[in-house]
Amino acid sequence: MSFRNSIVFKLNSAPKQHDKKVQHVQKQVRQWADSGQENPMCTARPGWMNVSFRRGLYKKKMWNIEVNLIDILEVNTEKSYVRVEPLANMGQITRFLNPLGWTLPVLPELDDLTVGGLIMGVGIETSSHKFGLFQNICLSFELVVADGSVVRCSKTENPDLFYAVPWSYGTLGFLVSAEITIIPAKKFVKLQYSPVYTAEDISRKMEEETMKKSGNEFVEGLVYAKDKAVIMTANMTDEAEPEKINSIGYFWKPWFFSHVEKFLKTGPAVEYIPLRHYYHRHSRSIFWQIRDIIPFGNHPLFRYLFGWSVPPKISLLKITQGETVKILYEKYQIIQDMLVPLDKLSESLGVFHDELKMYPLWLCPFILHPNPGMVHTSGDKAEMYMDIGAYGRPEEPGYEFRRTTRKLEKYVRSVKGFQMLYADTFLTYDEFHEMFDHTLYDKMRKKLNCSKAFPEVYGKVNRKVRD
Ligand SMILES: NC(=O)C1=CN([C@@H]2O[C@H](COP(=O)(O)OP(=O)(O)OC[C@H]3O[C@@H](n4cnc5c(N)ncnc54)[C@H](OP(=O)(O)O)[C@@H]3O)[C@@H](O)[C@H]2O)C=CC1
Ligand SMILES: CC(C)=CCC[C@@H](C)[C@H]1CC[C@H]2C3=C(CC[C@]12C)[C@@]1(C)CC[C@H](O)C[C@@H]1CC3
Repeated sequence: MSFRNSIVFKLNSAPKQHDKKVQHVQKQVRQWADSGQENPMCTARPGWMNVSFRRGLYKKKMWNIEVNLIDILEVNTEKSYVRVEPLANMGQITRFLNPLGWTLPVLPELDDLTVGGLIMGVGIETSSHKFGLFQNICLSFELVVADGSVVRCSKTENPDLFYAVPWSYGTLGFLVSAEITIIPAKKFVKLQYSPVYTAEDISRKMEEETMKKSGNEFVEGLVYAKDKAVIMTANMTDEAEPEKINSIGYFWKPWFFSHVEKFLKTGPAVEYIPLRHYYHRHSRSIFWQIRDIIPFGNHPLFRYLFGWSVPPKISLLKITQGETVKILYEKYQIIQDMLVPLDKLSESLGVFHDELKMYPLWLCPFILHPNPGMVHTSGDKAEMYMDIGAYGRPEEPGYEFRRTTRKLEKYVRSVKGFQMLYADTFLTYDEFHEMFDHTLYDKMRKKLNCSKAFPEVYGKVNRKVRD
């Protein structure tokens, strides 16, 4: 099944009864148009139509909707993959695929994250303990390389390039398309919130749920204090108990991390979350960063009146932050994701507590494979790792941006962990090479003559070199 680049719907025209899919998309599009929310997949232009009614003639508003599918090149349900352009973002993909009954096995949670950024950098989500990182669900890439030619790579075709691409941050070529595995989607996730109240229980429960033989489809932890966390496990389902359905994604709903914190007081609970609402649960509050941007944003009055305007576009915040905001962010904030072996979780949480005293922390387990490339296990077996995400204002009095980041980096290296490179890194050239295996990357840089066209990855991501 493949799609044209765009479909134009006239929403007041009678839906074609035979085409359930078109009807479904029509219904969704009508809801988006009526909600007045921005939708990157479609442009809605209001028009007026004369309608004759018993009392006379009146004009009825109708929508001409153009659904833009330009970033999604092909959906192949027989072979279970979707072929996309790198600018397709997660919000577009779920909006498009989920109503068709399909989804990506790993769906990073912020709407604006792009396929290109997640492949060239790294992508992770709460299903990563099962499916691995975003790169692990990719089947092939097409790149424009240094000599201007287009090269396709997969596990069987140019495999060296295929394995060298993730974590290369655009320094081997420009990604122009990717084929990504899709799996069947269900309507809801059944989400179990389990509060825990001791430091030992946080790591014990996280490890237990991650490694469970019966298998949770999604596992996530939000740590609210040294000894308090809510561990969330979830599975997709088509059946839901109606009184337990919670559509957390609506703009008037409380921020997700605040909603979850409530369960520390009320105890364990189960909710059914519509699938797309679950995927993008951290989008509206940008995890918890929105607290520092709009401190009163979770007040019900603000949510009901202005919630629709949140979140501001991250890309807009990035380009509009002036030098002063940047300096203030550096002085008072830390944004880091550190990937550590699962069996070091308890120790790592202790280190994060000593260095930052900052909560919530995000916990997201993932399976790391021994395949070639920049990031892999040290042995020949897959190993379970944990992403510890720290986004916010540390309260540790001794916190100092550079010194503390260096300490965390040192600890992470000591446990054979990795630092996500979208964040500031202060690793020296040697430390960087110790953390990230450059064997295949260097080979591909040489083979593809990259040095004349692209900087080295260290130069591109490292703070000291960039400044
Ligand atoms: N849950 C998760 O996994 C989350 C992940 N992130 C991080 O955010 C990043 C994704 O954000 P996003 O805004 O989408 O990406 P960015 O635009 O920040 O791009 C990330 C990197 O990928 C490179 N890149 C992007 N597209 C291409 C392409 N088509 N060809 C070659 N290189 C490319 C960029 O190069 P250049 O700078 O030259 O454009 C940049 O180095 C990821 O790296 C990820 O680690 C953030 C939040 C959540
Ligand atoms: C889940 C994973 C792996 C990472 C999540 C990281 C995000 C929380 C951050 C990635 C880029 C960050 C930026 C900001 C907030 C936190 C992130 C979205 C800002 C919007 C904060 C306000 C500044 O003025 C601009 C920042 C841009 C980057």
